[in-house]
Amino acid sequence: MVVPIDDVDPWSLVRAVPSHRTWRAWRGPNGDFHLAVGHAWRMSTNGRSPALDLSDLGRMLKDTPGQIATISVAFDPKRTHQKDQIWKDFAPIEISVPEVLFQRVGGRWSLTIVADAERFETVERGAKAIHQSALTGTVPEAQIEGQVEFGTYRAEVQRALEALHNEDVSKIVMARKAEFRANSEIDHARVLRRLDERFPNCFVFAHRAGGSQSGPGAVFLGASPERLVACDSGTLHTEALAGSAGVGQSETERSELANALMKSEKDLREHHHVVDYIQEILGPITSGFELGELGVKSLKNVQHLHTPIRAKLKEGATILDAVKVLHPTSAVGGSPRERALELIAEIEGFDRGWYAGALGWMGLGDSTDGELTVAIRSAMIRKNIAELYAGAGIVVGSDPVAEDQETRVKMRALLEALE
Ligand SMILES: C=C(O[C@H]1C=CC=C(C(=O)O)[C@@H]1O)C(=O)O
Repeated sequence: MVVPIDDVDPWSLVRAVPSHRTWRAWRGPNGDFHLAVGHAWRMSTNGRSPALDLSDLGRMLKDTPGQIATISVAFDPKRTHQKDQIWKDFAPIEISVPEVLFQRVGGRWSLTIVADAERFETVERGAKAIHQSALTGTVPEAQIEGQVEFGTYRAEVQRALEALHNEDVSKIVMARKAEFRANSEIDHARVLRRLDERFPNCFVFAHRAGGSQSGPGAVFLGASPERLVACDSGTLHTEALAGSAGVGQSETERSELANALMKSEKDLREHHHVVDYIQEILGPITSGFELGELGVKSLKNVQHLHTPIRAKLKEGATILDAVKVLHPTSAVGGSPRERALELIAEIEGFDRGWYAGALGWMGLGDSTDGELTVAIRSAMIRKNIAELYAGAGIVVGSDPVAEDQETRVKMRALLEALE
């Protein structure tokens, strides 16, 4: 059942979901928003069961009732969830058709409910209560204070550089984790509202898992500039995003840094690795590969080299086929992919979990559309603690001090939204 509903503030809606329920929220750069609550249908791996085949699932899901399915794939589903308890409620792969779906598409709000006859009334009542409470509720503005602990990074970059010299790898993306400890509980809706305002051209995403009657579960959230893939009436859109620079103190400095980035040999080399890799990997499922113009994607705190890419999805292929081949891209893993993933697991002292994973949605029924982001610039929030993640592409010539700085700058976006 799909019904139009009154316009509502998306983050008040997120805040109004009862604390024992799981939800997934998404705001795309085009302004479309969805909040998916609960599961009418769910498929997930727990890390021990054999990997789900995304291609098979894509085809199976076509006949499932509902508007969309939400998709969540950890950075490295085969290896994740071994070191950190923090990811225990976030399955390495999860695909879900929500029981309740609030959507704002092209500025119009609607509510979709997928439930069998027995549950329908209860679910509908719950959905209307969320909407009603959001219409009258507010998201708090109060600032919070806290301390951040960045942890080590330069030694890990050094180890990656040694591997680049000694082995047959040309790029490894090294990530770090920082801990922000606030003096009071962190309000996820407030953080999301701030990310939404500060990063209009990014994907803002959040997922709450593992809630129970005794308290809410952790929330994984972020604002990512990177689109993994979008499908729009059979056309596949993706992009290469790698190679970074700061923004300086003024508009002039911002454009000087962007110009220098367009000429930086190290950054161009890193960027071209990503472009080549995407072209090679998309071959079997697409035709008519087209590279857009290389440019700079300029965000509030950082700028990146950016190349848009377009291709035609071959007959019968779905967005999940594209996720299967593209993820994890060399902008977050490295190249060659498998060896880079092994080295990341060896060198980084933590589980990436869903950081740098693939998060998004796909249309059901006749729709072949969908979109996923690469979940970078993200954090896991539980009570008053936020674990923040950021990484940088390491290639021959990378400087550990500069990479340390770059990852701190990337984390600033979230820190500013948290405080
Ligand atoms: C891995 C991250 O960024 C990637 C995306 C864009 C630019 C990157 C870079 O310049 O290193 C990274 O490859 C991150 O932000 O955690």
